[in-house]
Amino acid sequence: MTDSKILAEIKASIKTIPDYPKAGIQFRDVTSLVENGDAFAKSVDALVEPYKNMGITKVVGAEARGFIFGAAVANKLGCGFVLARKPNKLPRETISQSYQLEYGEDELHIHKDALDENDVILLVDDLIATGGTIEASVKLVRSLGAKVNHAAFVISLPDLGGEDKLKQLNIEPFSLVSFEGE
Ligand SMILES: O=P(O)(O)OC[C@H]1O[C@H](OP(=O)(O)OP(=O)(O)O)[C@H](O)[C@@H]1O
Ligand SMILES: Nc1ncnc2[nH]cnc12
Repeated sequence: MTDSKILAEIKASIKTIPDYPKAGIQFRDVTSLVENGDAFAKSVDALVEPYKNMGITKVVGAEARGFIFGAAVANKLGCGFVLARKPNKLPRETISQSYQLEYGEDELHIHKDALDENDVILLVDDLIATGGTIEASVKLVRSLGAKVNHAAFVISLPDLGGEDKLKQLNIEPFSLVSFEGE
C-alpha cells in the first residue's frame, strides 16, 4: 500500500483545466504529473505495487496517455507491453472495437497476434471516466482468448461510473487518486 502522503503529492501534481476540451468538462491533466519527475516515478511505483506477484504476462494500454504509464508499468513488471491504438496506426492484422467517451467516440485496434490464451493481462491507463476505453480494451483482450481481471489507473472519476462498469465485466479496478464531486 502506497503511503497516503505520497498519494496526496501525486494528486497535487495533477492540474485541473475547466471547460476543456468542451464546456462543462473538468479536464484532469496528467501531463502536469508526468512533467514532474518525482510524481511520475512515485506514480509508476504505486501502480506496479499490487501486481508484482500476480503472474501478469503482458500489460495492455490505450493510445495515447495509456502508453505513458502502461509501458513504464510493464517495464517494471518485466513483461511485454501491447499497444491498443486508434484506427490506421498498427501495421499487422488487427481486431477493433468502437466505444463512447466523456466527450466523443472512438475506436481501438490491437494486433491479432499480440496476445493468446496463455496470456494474463493487466490493463493500464492514466484515467477512468465513463469506462468506455477500458471496456473496449477488455473486449479486445478477451476476444483474443487472453485472461484479464485487473485494471490500474492513476486517476479515477467515480461520478462518471466507469469503475462500476468494470465490476460488471468482472474486472477489479485500482486507482491511485480520485476526483469525486470536485
Ligand atoms: O473512461 P473513458 O470515458 O473511456 O475515458 C478515459 C480515457 O479518455 C482519455 O483518453 P482520450 O480518448 O481522450 O485519448 P488520448 O489518450 O489520446 O488523449 C484517457 O486517457 C482515457 O484513455
Ligand atoms: N475529465 C477528463 N479529464 C482528463 N481526461 C479525460 N478523459 C475522459 N474524461 C477526462
